[in-house]
Amino acid sequence: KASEVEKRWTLNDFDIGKPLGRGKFGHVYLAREKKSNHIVALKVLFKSQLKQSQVEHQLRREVEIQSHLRHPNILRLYGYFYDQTRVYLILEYAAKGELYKELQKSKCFSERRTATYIASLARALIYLHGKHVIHRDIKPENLLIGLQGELKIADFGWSVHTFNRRQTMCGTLDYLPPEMVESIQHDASVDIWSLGILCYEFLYGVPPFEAKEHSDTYRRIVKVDLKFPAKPTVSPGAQDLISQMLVKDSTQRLPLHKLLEHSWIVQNADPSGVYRG
Ligand SMILES: CC(=O)N[C@H]1CCN(c2c(Cl)cnc3[nH]c(-c4cn(C)nc4C)nc23)C1
Repeated sequence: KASEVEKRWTLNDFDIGKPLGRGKFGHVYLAREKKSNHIVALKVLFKSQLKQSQVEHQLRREVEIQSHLRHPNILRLYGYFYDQTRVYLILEYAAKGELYKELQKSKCFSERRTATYIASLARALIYLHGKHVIHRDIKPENLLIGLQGELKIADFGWSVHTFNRRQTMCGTLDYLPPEMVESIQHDASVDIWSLGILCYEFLYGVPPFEAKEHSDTYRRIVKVDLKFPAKPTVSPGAQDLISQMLVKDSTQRLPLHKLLEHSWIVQNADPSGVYRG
């Protein structure tokens, strides 16, 4: 609602509850807005830390982007406020917590759970890309689980609005050279690559190019050294989908709308987009 964004919030509007976790720049607390009794997650960031890490512009962009997004698989940002020393983000509370903890607990996910999550993330990315936003940081740590078991993409700290550089031409693409028009395509396809990594990690419990040394991981990524360990619970369809997403040439990666039509997704994803176990 428009009122939510324009309203001037202060700390006095909230009862602060237990800490939910800590991000790099501060903590996230369970909180309740006093008038509505609405439960939220209040992310508290220290201005001093933001300044010394020069991420104020990134935070402004995160707030600008996330506050305008409305999608069931994207964590809402209801508003923000600040005081002398801190910035506060009023975020949707995801009642079932962090996905990476679930993945650690169960080591890996079934094909049904994986396909359901991947399909819902693909729909969220289609929505994001449709608004010329790319997330650029899709990984288990940035995924939360809502009350019904639905996934929520959080932490838009690394997202960018791909047209911000190009808006200087006041919206027209006519004057852009091929490499800039192509890079708009390129930008969005980085999220397809990350979704492929995520699908692999959900099924095998580890990301595909993991190695002891960073230099080895780097080498395996640029070579797309993709191997599928023999695992009876992972079908050829899953390997086919992953192989179509982890393609070096970004223009050849499976488009997200095609992912939703892939037989392995159609056969395994729960149509409601929610994995009920
Ligand atoms: C970097 C960062 O913000 N990471 C996490 C911390 C908690 N935070 C949450 C955010 Cl931003 C929103 N909702 C959450 N729900 C939970 C949570 C729920 N349970 C049962 N356990 C937890 C934990 N955490 C959040 C995001």
